[in-house]
Amino acid sequence: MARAAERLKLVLNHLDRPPFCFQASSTSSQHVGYPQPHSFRYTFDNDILSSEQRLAYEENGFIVIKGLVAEEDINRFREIFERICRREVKVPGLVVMRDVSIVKSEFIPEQKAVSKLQNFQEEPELFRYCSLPQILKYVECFTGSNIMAMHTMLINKPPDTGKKTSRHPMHQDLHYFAFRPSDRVVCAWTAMERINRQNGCLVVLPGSHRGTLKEHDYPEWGGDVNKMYHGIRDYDPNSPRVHVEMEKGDTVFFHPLLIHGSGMNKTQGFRKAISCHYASADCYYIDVTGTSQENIAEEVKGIAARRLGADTSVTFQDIWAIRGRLVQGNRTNL
Ligand SMILES: CCCC(=O)SCCNC(=O)CCNC(=O)[C@H](O)C(C)(C)COP(=O)(O)OP(=O)(O)OC[C@H]1O[C@@H](n2cnc3c(N)ncnc32)[C@H](O)[C@@H]1OP(=O)(O)O
Ligand SMILES: Nc1ncnc2c1ncn2[C@@H]1O[C@H](COP(=O)(O)OP(=O)(O)OP(=O)(O)O)[C@@H](O)[C@H]1O
Ligand SMILES: O=C(O)CCC(=O)C(=O)O
Ligand SMILES: [Fe+2]
Ligand SMILES: [Mg+2]
Repeated sequence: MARAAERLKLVLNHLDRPPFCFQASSTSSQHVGYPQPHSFRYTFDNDILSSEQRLAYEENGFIVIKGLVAEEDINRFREIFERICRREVKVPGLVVMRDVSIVKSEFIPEQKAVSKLQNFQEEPELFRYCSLPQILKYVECFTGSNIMAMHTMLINKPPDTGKKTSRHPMHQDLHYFAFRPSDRVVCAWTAMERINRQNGCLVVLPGSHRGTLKEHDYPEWGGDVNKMYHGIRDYDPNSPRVHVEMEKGDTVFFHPLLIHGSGMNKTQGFRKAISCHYASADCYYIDVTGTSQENIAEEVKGIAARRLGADTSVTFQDIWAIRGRLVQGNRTNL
């Protein structure tokens, strides 16, 4: 392992900092000119990622593929989202979340009240996103060929009401997950419109995926914070960060230890993105008792108990096993 890391370092030293963004059309034919290391930690070679792209992910923990999802598909996701907001469609298991700043107000029309849909695995049109072949081709580079869709979201970041509650604190998604190993987990997050600093793009700390899972809790922002929006405890606001601005259809793939968040939405529009967290079906569940994840596990179990009735025998692992759906290969373990 140490020798593999040495070799990778040698290779990286030959390169300038790998770029973050790539065209959807770029293929492994662009290998030319880069030394081939003997082993990579975070990626597999399935002839989709070029060496340059693999090195970029190994070093930064994320990679943006431009133009990966067609406009027509995004428009279809948007239509079904609006129908769900109008309550024309009922979806089993779906969580419809409202921004904390408006949760107590009564007269807000539905589509302007929804800040996030979570767990849309039972809605065929939205779940189509998770099975798009061009997304799975990339996902396979990180997970291998048996692929589970574990967690689905459509984020509709509302215009900030002035209380800065539209921000998402800096966090690592692994904090929420009861499965490992983390290197076989990846998030695909697709911009459903142009997303920039004004409407609250993703903000990432490149290379932070090479660290460990940090302690998370509610940020002390001196106001309301959305339910379960935990942030890392020792966040240093001076860490070098990158604002990931994206066009409609661009897709970022990122590691679950990558520290990321998103800024305030200073526009009047609802900033939309759709995402899925994938894991290798060969991953295994872990018991988070006694770890830094115990706080989120307790919150999640509390909400599940309220929904399902007080069946306290449901574990954090069970909740993940119920949500997960096979999208490629065999359901070997998860
Ligand atoms: C990689 C993964 C990363 C992440 O997943 S990060 C973010 C994860 N966030 C979540 O998973 C949030 C999931 N949201 C939910 O489960 C629900 O929206 C939530 C918060 C339970 C509300 O469910 P509803 O069905 O709307 O229930 P309700 O209207 O009866 O409200 C129940 C109590 O919750 C409160 N609430 C609702 N939305 C909130 C919000 N955004 N922030 C803070 N508190 C909120 C609401 O005021 C109510 O409180 P109370 O019981 O009246 O004291
Ligand atoms: N003190 C803090 N603790 C944790 N996370 C923070 C803190 N301050 C900002 N963040 C997070 O940093 C990221 C960027 O937020 P911020 O509101 O600064 O947006 P921005 O995109 O830099 O916009 P602006 O141009 O207004 O600075 C978000 O994820 C935000 O939640
Ligand atoms: O603002 C966003 O879209 C990012 C949300 C996010 O990182 C999360 O829900 O885990
Ligand atoms: Fe996240
Ligand atoms: Mg800022």
